[in-house]
Amino acid sequence: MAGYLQEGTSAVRSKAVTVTSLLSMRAAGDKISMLTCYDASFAALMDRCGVDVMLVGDSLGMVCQGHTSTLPVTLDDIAYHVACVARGNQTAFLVADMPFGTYATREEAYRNAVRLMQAGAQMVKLEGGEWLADTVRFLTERAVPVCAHVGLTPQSVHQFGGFKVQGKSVEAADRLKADALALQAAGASLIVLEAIPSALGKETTDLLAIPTIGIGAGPDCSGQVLVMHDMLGVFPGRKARFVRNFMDGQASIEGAVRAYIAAVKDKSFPAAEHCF
Ligand SMILES: Nc1nc(=O)c2c([nH]1)NC[C@@H]1CN(c3ccc(C(=O)N[C@@H](CCC(=O)O)C(=O)O)cc3)CN21
Ligand SMILES: CC(C)C(=O)C(=O)O
Ligand SMILES: [Mg+2]
Repeated sequence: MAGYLQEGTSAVRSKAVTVTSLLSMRAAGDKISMLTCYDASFAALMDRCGVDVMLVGDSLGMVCQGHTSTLPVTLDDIAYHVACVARGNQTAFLVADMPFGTYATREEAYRNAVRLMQAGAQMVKLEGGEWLADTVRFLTERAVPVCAHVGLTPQSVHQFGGFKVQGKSVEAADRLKADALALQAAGASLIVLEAIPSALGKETTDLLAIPTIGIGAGPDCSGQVLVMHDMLGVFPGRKARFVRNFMDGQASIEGAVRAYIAAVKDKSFPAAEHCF
């Protein structure tokens, strides 16, 4: 797994993060730190800082490619960035987003997930609720670990009418909890909760046995994720409420990444101002 970028660096971890160690972290109450990552140099940096999970997110369509949504991102795009990140990473757990339109059927999902796993991903992430359960089972039965993603699922932006907070009504909250349970039962081993009320983030986390990773889902999730460009303050677009610029008070990118990890671990991030 080690690549040429590791020369002269010292890792904070001797053992690689796995799906098993993430489950142990949840059980122990140790918060999981996750960041998006899109290239080898940032992967090497995040790895030596001790980020637990790196996500090659389809947010790359917005932060790298300049699109206004994640919909134009292709499987080739994600596979390319996964290969780049995998070369720079040594010990973090590597998750890849399945792009819009690449998991409409379970067979198509499996074929496309295989490409991302062969590019170096250790898990794939899919957006959706109970309707995806058959697909999640099909993938996990075939040794493709799955991260589910519910709440504000950005690939549904045109169905939602914008990037809007989800799960606000009692019915929507009940629906989201039922979705999360169905996805866990189908074999998902991680789940991202995006832009939902903090109380729903806590209730969903308490209902599940698998770790929950929040982004605008309150402080009670098992871990937190942010888009790298947001936490470094370099994304020029509108800032979501859940974003904190960790470059504030730091002299280097490495300092900002270490500050983010520390704030997730000591539970000072997210604060009330980042929550819904
Ligand atoms: N740079 C970046 N950061 C992200 O977190 C991100 C991306 N890009 N691209 C893909 C999606 C899009 N995301 C977004 C984008 C905007 C909001 C946002 O502005 N939300 C409003 C909520 C509006 C409401 O009240 O319903 C907010 O105030 O935070 C949320 C998530 C999350 N993902
Ligand atoms: C924000 C995270 C969860 C994501 O899906 C992405 O970066 O694409
Ligand atoms: Mg995504």
